[in-house]
Amino acid sequence: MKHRDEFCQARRGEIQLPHGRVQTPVFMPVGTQGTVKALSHQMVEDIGFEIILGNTYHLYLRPGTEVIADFGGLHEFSTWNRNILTDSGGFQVFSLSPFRKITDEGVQFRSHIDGSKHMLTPESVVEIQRVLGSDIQMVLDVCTEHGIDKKSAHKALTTTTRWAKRAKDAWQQSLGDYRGAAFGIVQGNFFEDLRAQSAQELSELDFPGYAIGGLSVGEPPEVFEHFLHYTAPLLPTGKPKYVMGIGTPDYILSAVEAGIDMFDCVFPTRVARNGYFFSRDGRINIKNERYRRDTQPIDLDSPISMYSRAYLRHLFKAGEMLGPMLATRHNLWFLHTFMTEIRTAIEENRFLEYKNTFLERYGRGMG
Ligand SMILES: CCCSCc1cc(N)cc2c(=O)[nH]c(N)nc12
Repeated sequence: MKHRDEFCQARRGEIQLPHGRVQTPVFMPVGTQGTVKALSHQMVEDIGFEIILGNTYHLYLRPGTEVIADFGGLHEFSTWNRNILTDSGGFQVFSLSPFRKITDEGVQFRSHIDGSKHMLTPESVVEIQRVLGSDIQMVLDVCTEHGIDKKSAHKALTTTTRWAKRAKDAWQQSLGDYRGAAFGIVQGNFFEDLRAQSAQELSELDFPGYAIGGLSVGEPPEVFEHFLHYTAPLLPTGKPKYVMGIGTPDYILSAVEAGIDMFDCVFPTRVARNGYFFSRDGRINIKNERYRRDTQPIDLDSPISMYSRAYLRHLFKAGEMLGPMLATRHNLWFLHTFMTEIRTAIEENRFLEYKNTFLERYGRGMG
């Protein structure tokens, strides 16, 4: 179902995956090491999430693919029985590994844990994600930073396309008992012609779904907005569209308007561990003195509404583990509720009204 306004591409959808259906647009919490930090999987399921993220790089290094294989995959190992999307590992190599080298074959790197040498290739990453049992696996790509030169961006794009072809073949050969989807990742940095080239080359490979990579890598908000809205319509319309690494209400609303179906980000859970609570009036830094004797909850509808802001502030000031646990539960509830409201607004053809009303209050807030 698509929103009527001529420029608005917001759409409702449903993705059928091996571990059940996923309603879209959807925000996907990140569970890097087989857990959404500070919450049990049961708590994440109780909030209502149908899919979470895992991370090939981290799980490959620790506990190791063979350990997870012993259990039959990440679902059985972690007891999460809904869908899992796993990132391919390339992005994490560039953001975590103290040494890495890109070759035609793949990416060589040293573990950030013990310095041991490793190599990820398009084929090995497909195999690792098959063993994990990923319901959606991301192919190995080369994500580049904001500000690099066009020649470097083009080299990364062409490597990404070559690797995507190899990954598609390996993924098709992996199918059997394993029924997970593989998504291509569009790169091209912040050059329109390179974005168009990457989208065209990957579209020809006919993946089940597509991600826009290389955004939310430190670029200014207006640059993010431009390249999100430039790239989104270049992706195949009839397949899921995923923007990697966004998880704030303003960015999500903009991406939904551009026709994006899926989002992920560590931001909501990471800031929760530092005492930042999402609210309809903006983000609340609970450590602020103004909440020291505040008897009100963060939000009357929140699953943590039985706790006052004063008590939550105390937990963070005292370094109590319960603080991050409650803040994470609240922020994920907030985002899940937010996405449910977005889906309903699209169904009722009032998404733009919802977006403007939400941002007017959220941006005006104290948070
Ligand atoms: C578990 C984390 C998933 S999203 C990580 C991520 C985040 C951002 N911002 C960009 C990219 C990208 O371009 N490629 C890949 N594989 N991943 C990216």
